Amino acid sequence: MSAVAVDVRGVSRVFAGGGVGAVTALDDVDLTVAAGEFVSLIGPSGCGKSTLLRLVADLDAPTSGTIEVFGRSPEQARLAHDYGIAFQQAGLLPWRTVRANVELPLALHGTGKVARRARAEEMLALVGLTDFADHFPDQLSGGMQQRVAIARALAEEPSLLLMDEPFGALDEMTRERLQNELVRICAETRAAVVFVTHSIPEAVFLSDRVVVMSPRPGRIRTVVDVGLGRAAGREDGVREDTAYFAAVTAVREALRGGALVPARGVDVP
Ligand SMILES: Nc1ncnc2c1ncn2[C@@H]1O[C@H](COP(=O)(O)OP(=O)(O)OP(=O)(O)O)[C@@H](O)[C@H]1O
Repeated sequence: MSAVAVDVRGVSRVFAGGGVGAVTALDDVDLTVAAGEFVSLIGPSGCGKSTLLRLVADLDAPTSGTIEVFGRSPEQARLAHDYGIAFQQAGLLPWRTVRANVELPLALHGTGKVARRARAEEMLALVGLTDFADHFPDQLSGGMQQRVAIARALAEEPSLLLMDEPFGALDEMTRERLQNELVRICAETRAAVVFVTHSIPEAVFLSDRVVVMSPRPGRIRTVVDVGLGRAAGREDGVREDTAYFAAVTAVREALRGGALVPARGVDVP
């Protein structure tokens, strides 16, 4: 499999305005995410973070430019189940048990009953919800529902996870706990992650690199190399490190408006 998980080249997305003027959501964006790498997208509201993620997920198409996911088109990657998706609303089916929610993508893609049951058990153990397999989503807390959504996204062993503010609605303590779990899960599965967030500390703690976007039209302003060692396997104590605070400051300053740095040529580790 390609060593590059996501390759975005010269991508623009212009939405026709429907009488109120066209909106350039993304303008000439280049981004490369290596296999196994954790990259966060951060930037002011409306700068095109979700649009970029949706393009990678084949939920939308660029106006110009190209996107490859493990060397294939986003559509081919979707059909090959190369990636899993977890968005802010957990998106669980309320009439299905936790286990049945996790099994759903496997069932849709024809995995047999025994194999998908085994896989769901494995994923629920990974996110610490074995005891809640027979519960229904509305019997779980918001954080637990998020963990189910992550288990579901991981069920097909994707090499890439696309996450759009998955922890946005959670309290700070739950959020930090889920961040720790996500780091552990990434270390175990070696999945690459593209993660949209509004939280600078969250982006820094989770990521190998933080991509800072400029206000509309969305461009990549700069890419901050977090410099805390590999993101996968990072310990909670990193949050106390001087290097962690330095990276938080670097991202904050970039958000406040440094010079635009072209993303082309960003290194793939
Ligand atoms: N389907 C659409 N039709 C028209 N305009 C759209 C559509 N989707 C997004 N946009 C516009 O594109 C721009 C970028 O939106 P996007 O949702 O990608 O931003 P974002 O950075 O994810 O914002 P937020 O942080 O608030 O979630 C916005 O101006 C938005 O109004």
